[in-house]
Amino acid sequence: MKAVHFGAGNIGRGFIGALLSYAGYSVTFVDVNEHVIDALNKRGQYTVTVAGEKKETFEVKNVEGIHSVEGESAVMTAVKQADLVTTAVGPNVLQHIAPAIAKGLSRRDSQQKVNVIACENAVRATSELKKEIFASLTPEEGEEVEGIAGFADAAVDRIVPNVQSSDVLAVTVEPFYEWVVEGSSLKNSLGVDEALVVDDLDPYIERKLFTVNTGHAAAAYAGFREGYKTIREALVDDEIKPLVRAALNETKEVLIEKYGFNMEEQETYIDKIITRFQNPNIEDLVERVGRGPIRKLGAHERLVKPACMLYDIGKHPQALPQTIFHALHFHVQGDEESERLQEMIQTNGYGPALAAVANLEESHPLIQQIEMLANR
Ligand SMILES: NC(=O)c1ccc[n+]([C@@H]2O[C@H](COP(=O)([O-])OP(=O)(O)OC[C@H]3O[C@@H](n4cnc5c(N)ncnc54)[C@H](O)[C@@H]3O)[C@@H](O)[C@H]2O)c1
Ligand SMILES: O=P(O)(O)OC[C@@H](O)[C@@H](O)[C@H](O)[C@H](O)CO
Repeated sequence: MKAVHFGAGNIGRGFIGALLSYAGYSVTFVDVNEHVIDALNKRGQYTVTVAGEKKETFEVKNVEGIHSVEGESAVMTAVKQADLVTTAVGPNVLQHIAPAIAKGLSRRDSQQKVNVIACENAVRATSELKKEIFASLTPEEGEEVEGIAGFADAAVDRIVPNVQSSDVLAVTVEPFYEWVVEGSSLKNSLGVDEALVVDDLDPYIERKLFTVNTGHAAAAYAGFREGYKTIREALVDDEIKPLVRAALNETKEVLIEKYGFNMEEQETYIDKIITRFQNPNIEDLVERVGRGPIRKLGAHERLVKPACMLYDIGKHPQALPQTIFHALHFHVQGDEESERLQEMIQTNGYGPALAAVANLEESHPLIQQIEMLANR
């Protein structure tokens, strides 16, 4: 079985690539980072460190790389021959890789089926990728591709921090992992025992995004403002850990209301996630977890969406708006979104800047609450 995976970064190497290789796939990584691609081709394998109570390492074998720009025709050939195409490049990059995937898919043998799965932190990222792919195809090509390619949405959960190492391929992961894939869209069997194949992804992806990622963001943005370097350090703070829990109690209400999750189960899920954030064997920087604040403050994202859902049912969230206000202070040199956000705030103020990135009217109660926090 052949897989092509776009994005040989943390989650690409540390989770999806490793899982696929273990399941028997040969994995071709496609990335813009030539150092990573050269190292993959030179060594054909890399080491993953699992940071549990005991550190364990294992080798991921049967891997190679293609540079996405220089190797454009090789990318097309790899996609043409693949049984599975996966991505972990970041939701905003999907539009840039879609044309290459489209070219490869449209040149396939019409009998040979393929699955395409975007493993990004976003609701229905594969569906977004599919739209971008089809925008590059003629109607005839689109019809052919529809017949052979299964576009399955997925939720992906494993904390994979940035590691400082002289080995460009080294990656450290937490022991926990979960890959949930919507089965109804698959065109053939995935062949990965560790994947949880479900009928309806919505409850899984929203529960993951609005618990793991909301809690993570709450710790990162409050931690950044207090000058902490890592998520674990932030969670030692007397005010930050209660804020994270309060934010997760607010999203818990939304999840129970929308999906009927059991209260106790959700509380156990929250406890487990906070324990994962505090893993003493992982050094996860607030800068990584807070990266891309404009994306994270989007209307369908981990902070604004659950807050708006609460207002919609007549509730008045406090911890989510507080976290959103912290997010509006996130400013890291080199994080282009954080720099752009600060410029918007300087020009227009907190409320209008949030209204613009979250696509809300300035009269929305969330914007009013942010204005109140700003004027305190
Ligand atoms: N790290 C985690 O803990 C984690 C966990 C779950 C989900 N995710 C999601 O996985 C995705 C990737 O996150 P990550 O942490 O691995 O980020 P990362 O920055 O470590 O990896 C992204 C990779 O994509 C590559 N890339 C960028 N543009 C590209 C292009 N045009 N073509 C090919 N490759 C390109 C980058 O060079 C990089 O190697 C994101 O959507 C993230 O939300 C991350
Ligand atoms: O990847 P992002 O930028 O959407 O979010 C940062 C972290 O919250 C995220 O990478 C988590 O580590 C991951 O989602 C855990 O499964």
